[in-house]
Amino acid sequence: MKVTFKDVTLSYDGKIDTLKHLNFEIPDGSLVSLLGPSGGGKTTTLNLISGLLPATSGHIYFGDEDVTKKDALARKVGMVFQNYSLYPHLSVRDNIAFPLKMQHVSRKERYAKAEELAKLVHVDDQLDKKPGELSGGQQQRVAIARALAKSPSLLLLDEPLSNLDARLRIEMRQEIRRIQRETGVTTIFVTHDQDEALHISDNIMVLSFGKIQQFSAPDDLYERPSNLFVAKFIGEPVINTLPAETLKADLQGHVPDEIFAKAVTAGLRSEALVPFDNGQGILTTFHATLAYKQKYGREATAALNYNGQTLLSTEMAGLPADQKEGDFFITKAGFFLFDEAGALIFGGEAHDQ
Ligand SMILES: Nc1ncnc2c1ncn2[C@@H]1O[C@H](COP(=O)(O)OP(=O)(O)OP(=O)(O)O)[C@@H](O)[C@H]1O
Repeated sequence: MKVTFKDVTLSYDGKIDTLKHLNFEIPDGSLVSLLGPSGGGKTTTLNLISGLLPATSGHIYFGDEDVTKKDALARKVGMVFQNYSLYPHLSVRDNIAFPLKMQHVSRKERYAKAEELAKLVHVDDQLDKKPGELSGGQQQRVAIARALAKSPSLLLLDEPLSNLDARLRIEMRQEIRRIQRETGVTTIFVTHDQDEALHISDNIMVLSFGKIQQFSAPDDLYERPSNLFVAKFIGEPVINTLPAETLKADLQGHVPDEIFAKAVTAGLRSEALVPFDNGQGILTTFHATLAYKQKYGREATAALNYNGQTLLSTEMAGLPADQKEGDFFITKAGFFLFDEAGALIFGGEAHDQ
């Protein structure tokens, strides 16, 4: 089911807008993550989609139907929460079948559906157990199966993996992707973990300060951040930022003057600072001294002092150990300029190899 928001605003208290004029379209059959810092508006957006919260203004559509005034039950969404919310006294079979029991579906039919869903989420050998006898990952599988029991229009997952340990999180995020592909149900997933969002999603909506900072494919967020917030939020290590003015001499002739005149902040990914022309498309060269270099296995991080700024590079492994300064290169990919408002004004285009 396609989901469309048209100019949706939400205010909890009638004074401050927590979500401000959201406009977006989630394509039918896709998996979209809502990603952003705490308090950015992820859960609020999810609750507007489910109908648990009414929009203050604007319109919400499921397909072509305006569901703005419809409650959660009428929207027929399946929800999965961080704490699973399974019924402890019911078996796995009865937990999965529970929503169908509420709809007075016959026992035979609902158990058949429960078994089919248990197979889909790989808990078909646990059907007679109680939730307390299952691991966290298995409980989350049961919660997903239960949410799918009513053949929902959408599957909404609110931080479903945050109670799991690191290994299980990776396993379960792959599982969610698999289950989503197999069922084709449009799925919306809230997380504050960028790694999770980047691995699982067709598209990612970055929400901060109640606004959509960017809504695009995972690679685009990293390679073409639409503003300084997204450039700093996505990527590890955090992108180097420095006043654009610091780079003026080295950018002259490489960035159009009229663009540079508006540039306030430069962003340089750590892999965009390289010791040699690596054939990846060089933007310019710069002279810097080496503050330190640390090696971890095959990787190395170096800090370069450049015009009073410190720049982190992850590409200096091949540099001779005794080299203390030199002329280095900035690649076109991973170099950005932002204006006073933080909007991207240079970089991020598809670069020639
Ligand atoms: N029931 C509520 N009443 C009033 N304000 C609320 C309510 N729920 C959330 N807020 C506020 O709305 C803003 C957005 O909250 P929301 O929970 O949507 O953010 P989030 O991105 O999901 O954060 P987190 O990652 O911490 O869950 C926050 O400033 C929060 O304090």
